[in-house]
Amino acid sequence: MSLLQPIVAPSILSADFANLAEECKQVLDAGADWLHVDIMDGNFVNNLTIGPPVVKCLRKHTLAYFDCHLMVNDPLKWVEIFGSVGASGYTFHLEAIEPDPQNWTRASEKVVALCKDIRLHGMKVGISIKPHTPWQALEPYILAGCVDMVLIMTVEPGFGGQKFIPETVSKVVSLRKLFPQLNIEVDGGIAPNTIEQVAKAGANIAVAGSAIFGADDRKQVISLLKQTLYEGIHSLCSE
Ligand SMILES: O=C(CO)[C@@H](O)[C@H](O)COP(=O)(O)O
Ligand SMILES: [Fe+2]
Repeated sequence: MSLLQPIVAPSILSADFANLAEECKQVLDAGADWLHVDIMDGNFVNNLTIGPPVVKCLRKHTLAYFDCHLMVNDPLKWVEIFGSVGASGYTFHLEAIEPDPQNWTRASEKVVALCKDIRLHGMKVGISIKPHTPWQALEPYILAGCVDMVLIMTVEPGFGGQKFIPETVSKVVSLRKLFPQLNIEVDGGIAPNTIEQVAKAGANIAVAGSAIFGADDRKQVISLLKQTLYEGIHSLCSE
């Protein structure tokens, strides 16, 4: 019996920002489990999005899980403020703290300290990797029990609406083989035509921005993504 839950997290980056609270309510009413909040600082990635004031305002409208994805150069700097405005999960990029691939085989003290700080501020810990970072870079932190979730980017971080990179799927397969109960999230280009491959590979959490907010029937897309994740979890359990 698996403890893994299928989770669909619409990325609000593709929502109508002028109508954000209503957009969030609509996808939650349509069956979304989490809201994925992309925070970009214009340095780690070449784009600027939203920050703590928006999270704080949204928190007044919903008790939903805010899955915050920090695409920032200095993730240590923002832990306290995101904890205080109501973020539920704080996922940072390993490359922002440990940019040197030579160091990816052992646990970095800085990363471990950041993970502890996130928990101290009441949030769940996620570590994300870009498409060119090997999955093995995450292993020391999973083994040390530092993370609640890993996020495998299936596009280069920075923008919504990009094309899914199929070469990233093998990382999900490798992680799932080693860690049957790990929460594995995928993000970027996830849509009805790509969900099956990530679900079969072992992802149980799917972020989707343009595929959900751009759909005529958002409820139908959310149910399809969730059902496919569910089937993936159960097919892996029965192997
Ligand atoms: O983190 C990111 C992009 O950097 C994502 O969360 C995107 O916002 C997902 O959008 P789609 O690819 O699903 O449109
Ligand atoms: Fe994201």
